[in-house]
Amino acid sequence: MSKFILSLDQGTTSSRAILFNHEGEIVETAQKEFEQFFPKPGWVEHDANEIWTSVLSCISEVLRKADVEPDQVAGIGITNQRETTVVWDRNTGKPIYKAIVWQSRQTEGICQELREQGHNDLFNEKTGLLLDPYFSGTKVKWILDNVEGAREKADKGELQFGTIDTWLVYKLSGGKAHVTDYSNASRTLMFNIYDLKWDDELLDILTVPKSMLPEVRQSSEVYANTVDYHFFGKEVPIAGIAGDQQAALFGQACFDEGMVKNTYGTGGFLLMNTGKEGVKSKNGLLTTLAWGVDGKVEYALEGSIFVSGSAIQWLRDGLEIIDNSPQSEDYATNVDSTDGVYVVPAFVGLGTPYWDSEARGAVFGLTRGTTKEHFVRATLESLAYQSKDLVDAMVADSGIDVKSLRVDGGAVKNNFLMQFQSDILGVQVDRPVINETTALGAAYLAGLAVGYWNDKEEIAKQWKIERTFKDNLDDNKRNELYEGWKKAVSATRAFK
Ligand SMILES: Nc1ncnc2c1ncn2[C@@H]1O[C@H](COP(=O)(O)OP(=O)(O)O)[C@@H](O)[C@H]1O
Ligand SMILES: O=P(O)(O)OC[C@H](O)CO
Repeated sequence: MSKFILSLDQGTTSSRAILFNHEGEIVETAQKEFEQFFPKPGWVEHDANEIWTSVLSCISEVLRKADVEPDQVAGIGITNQRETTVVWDRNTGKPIYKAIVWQSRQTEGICQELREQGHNDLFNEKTGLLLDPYFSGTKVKWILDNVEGAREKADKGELQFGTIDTWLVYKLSGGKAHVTDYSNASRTLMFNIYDLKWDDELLDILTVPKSMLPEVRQSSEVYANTVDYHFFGKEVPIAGIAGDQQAALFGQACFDEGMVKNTYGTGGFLLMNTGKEGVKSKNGLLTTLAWGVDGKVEYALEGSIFVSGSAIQWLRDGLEIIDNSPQSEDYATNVDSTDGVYVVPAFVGLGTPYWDSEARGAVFGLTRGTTKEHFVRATLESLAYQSKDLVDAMVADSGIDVKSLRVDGGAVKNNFLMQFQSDILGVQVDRPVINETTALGAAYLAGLAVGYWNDKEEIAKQWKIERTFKDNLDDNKRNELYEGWKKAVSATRAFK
């Protein structure tokens, strides 16, 4: 009887369940979108119960479509949108507020206050992060401060906090397990990435009781079994957890120091494996835990872009100037250039390297001759310019030259974008056969824990290139274009 690994990829805009076989190939997938709530400008929330039901429906759909019995699932890997914060009642298991999404800016006031009190360096030294609303810590504080009765309940030990991985394991295990892994814990602003412990001093500053926090475990081990009714009478081991960007680094087999992957999903994320050492950034990158495997943790340097593929969603759903995402490529290739147009999609501020919460989106260089082709092309190019900002910061911090970029995420299907990325970086872009590297990474982590795969060497052999994009632009043109982008970003930031 063939066995498979089931990977659950809980992303910002949709949940996916993917079955992988022993060759690391996709056997079947199921995907479900869920509602995005924007209660105030800059705020983004999800319904944690809807996330859970979307995951459950993907599980049953993928098993049904693949005609796979639950006892053919050797293990489950979970990967998730990171930082998104859920707080629920320990006794009822019910969330006490919506999930506050990583993109949400509602804790800017709290962050500003903490920065004014001079706490930024302390948080940065211990967590590798910055006092920005992006991370979970101030989101937990916001819920405790703003939801009626929450603070009292938390003080009595009646509330539990979790990122989405924690929430899903809690639900899958019937409320038995309250756990997370190193990669997710390292995104909370509450976890000391060098001591590998929740940090009392930071918790004190954030006024978050330790009793709310999950147990932090490795990224590859059996945490719990599913309760049988979700799997039609079969318990399955939940054996891998990693935040989606770290999972993608694993799925891209970036196991050696200096290896880099870049993801173009809702947001954009460039990660470099820095091995056993956490490299401290001078250029606005984050130091983060890549994973804990075989009793050891490894670190990564990360650049985070808040709006990447979601800028293309905005063209489709907000401006309605394209009917679907692939059409953006047709428009972009209908013109030779943007004719000097730059779009800076700072819809929820700017992340690495600017960390400017207050910036908002802008468009420059419009003329009477500007067409929607120019506009769409400029929006696509902004994904590549933002990635160039990250690569430059990465090279400056690590001293390691990026020779090729392993890419993944929804927008890498766009050949124009991939070619422009290579052109503007002057670096080769490698698109792998399996684009679902996030889900694959979580599958690998789970598979390693249950003996489905033996070791990382076996996994590294499965990574294969589907297409390589080589740069085809002279240095002068490249510099001129990038200078224009930098001017556009400065002007965007000046407009407040
Ligand atoms: N052909 C395309 N060209 C440009 N962007 C695309 C294309 N196809 C999908 N996208 C973008 O990719 C994003 C989805 O990527 P995905 O990795 O599935 O996201 P997430 O995991 O963040 O939910 C969407 O924002 C969408 O606009
Ligand atoms: O849902 P994604 O793929 O855009 O990823 C979100 C990130 O994990 C946020 O840090």
